[in-house]
Amino acid sequence: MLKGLYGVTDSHLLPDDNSLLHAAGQALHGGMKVLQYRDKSNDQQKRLRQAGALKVLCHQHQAILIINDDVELAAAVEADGVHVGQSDASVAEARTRLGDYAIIGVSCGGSLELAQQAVSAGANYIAFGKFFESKTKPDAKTAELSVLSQARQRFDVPVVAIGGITIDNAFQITEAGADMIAVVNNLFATPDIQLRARELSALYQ
Ligand SMILES: Cc1ncc(COP(=O)(O)OP(=O)(O)O)c(N)n1
Ligand SMILES: Cc1nc(C(=O)O)sc1CCOP(=O)(O)O
Repeated sequence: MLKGLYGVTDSHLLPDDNSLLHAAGQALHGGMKVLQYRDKSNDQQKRLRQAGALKVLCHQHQAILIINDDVELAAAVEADGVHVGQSDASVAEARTRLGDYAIIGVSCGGSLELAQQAVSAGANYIAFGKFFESKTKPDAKTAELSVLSQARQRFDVPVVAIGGITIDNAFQITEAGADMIAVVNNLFATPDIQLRARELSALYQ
């Protein structure tokens, strides 16, 4: 089962190509296993260029690139997969477009029922959150830590945790059974991204 650090980029934090690629490179050197390209802008040219460059970089490090929300962008850059929320494309739609080998992750909030639906539809991982106050997405609903251990026992796909995870609270998440910790701010807004990636990855060694 895939385990470790799952970095999520944020277009406000890493607005240009240089900052994005530098930050991603540092996190990959620090041991990040999965990178999600999360860009909320409408600049399609920029999104295509950045996602394509990230794919090359991730594959140089034997890491996985996931595209947030946008199945067509994932197809265009031949990313490893896509992450969809409850109001995005369905797992079935993403699977039809991206094929059998694509990695499809689904946001389940704090709900085991949504997780069951996602797994039954063929999701390759399920994500729960938020667990702590999040600077990136302050309005996300809070999930109970216990959902992680319950999901770990019930499902055979990796359980990903997201939302306010930092180097100081991440052990609560790993102890609860999450296979991957998904982090934006505490990874990409730190002065030494490579060191932070190494510290967060060490929780799985
Ligand atoms: C790993 C992971 N988990 C949850 C989310 C949230 O996805 P979504 O519900 O689609 O919300 P936005 O990211 O689009 O704001 C995620 N991106 N990654
Ligand atoms: C993108 C996202 N989704 C969440 C959810 O709960 O579904 S929380 C979140 C933001 C995570 O960023 P940070 O690590 O800075 O808190």
